Amino acid sequence: MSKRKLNRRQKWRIEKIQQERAARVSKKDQEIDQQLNAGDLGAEQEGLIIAHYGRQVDVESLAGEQAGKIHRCYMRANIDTLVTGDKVVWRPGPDNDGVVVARLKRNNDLVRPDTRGQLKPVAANIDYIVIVFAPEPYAHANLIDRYIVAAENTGIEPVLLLNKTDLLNEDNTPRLIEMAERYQEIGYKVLTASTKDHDGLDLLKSLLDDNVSVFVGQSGVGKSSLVNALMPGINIKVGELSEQTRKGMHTTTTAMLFHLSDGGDLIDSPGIREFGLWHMEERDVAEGFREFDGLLGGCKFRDCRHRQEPGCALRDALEEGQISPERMESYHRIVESLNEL
Ligand SMILES: Nc1nc2c(ncn2[C@@H]2O[C@H](COP(=O)(O)OP(=O)(O)OP(=O)(O)O)[C@@H](O)[C@H]2O)c(=O)[nH]1
Ligand SMILES: [Zn+2]
Repeated sequence: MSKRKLNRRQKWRIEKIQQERAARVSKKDQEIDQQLNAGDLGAEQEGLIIAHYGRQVDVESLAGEQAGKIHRCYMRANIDTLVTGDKVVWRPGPDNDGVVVARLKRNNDLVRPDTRGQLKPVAANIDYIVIVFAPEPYAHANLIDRYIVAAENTGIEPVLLLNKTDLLNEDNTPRLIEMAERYQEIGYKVLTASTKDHDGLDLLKSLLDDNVSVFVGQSGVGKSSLVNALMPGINIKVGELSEQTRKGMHTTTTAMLFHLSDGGDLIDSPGIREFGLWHMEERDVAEGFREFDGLLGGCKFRDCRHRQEPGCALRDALEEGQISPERMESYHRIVESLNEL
């Protein structure tokens, strides 16, 4: 058969398709290529997002000669939002720059509402949400339960950390020990620490080692002090983050991933520290109480509020001692607070 000859119409169609393709290479990608001198880009490799700045991200090389080096990278236009903790495929550029070409699958993410109330991820691939509480400021069990519920809803394991153990005394100890034991009975790990007299830091370090964690908890429980103790030299100013947050200046400050001196990573930002204190749905609250597992749906009435209703599976469990009165009370208080928001 003779060589296929394109008629004018076919030629025109092919040209049109090519033009469309070219147009699809977005303006943004062209800009990136110009900026990076695309010919100089290195081979694709895996990296870790350690910070996010508007249109750019800091990517740390995970393997090869470059392992541990940080490149300020652009993102290809077709990439979904990237957050700190994301694993990506990227190509290094010549000047500690580069371009992210794909995002790898996330194990989980931590979300918070944006200004329009829509939930947006702020960090990804986290192993532990460490809920910090202390003798001072006063540790409200209800607030701790709220953090736990929020953590349970992300699928990330919450761990409780009683900090400032140097402040334990005859008055506050019995209550805090009782609280700690209650959480242990439900199945949560409870650690203790003091940055003042270096209590418990080794156990904490071994938990954090090889994992990615975040610290949450009310202002003043000692999160910055813990970060400083775990990363000598980093010097997050104690009390500084909250002060900036109060002024409303830095609430959107990027989440940063830090490598701890003795292993493991920590992701920290003012936004992450406020984790769990925003609106949630009533059903999410019930599902956030681990000891309710297997009981929800067992009530006589489908719309049971678990108060005075007959045949309530949760109230039966409460009477049999499977659910503690404090946690039941906490559940109701959190549900009531939802209507106040
Ligand atoms: N006694 C005692 N005080 C501590 C300890 N750790 C921190 N503090 C003090 O508690 C106060 C609050 O500590 P921060 O580390 O700023 O608390 P934070 O949780 O980071 O607070 P935000 O930045 O507001 O979230 C400071 O005055 C610290 O010196 C501790 O182990 N023992
Ligand atoms: Zn019920």
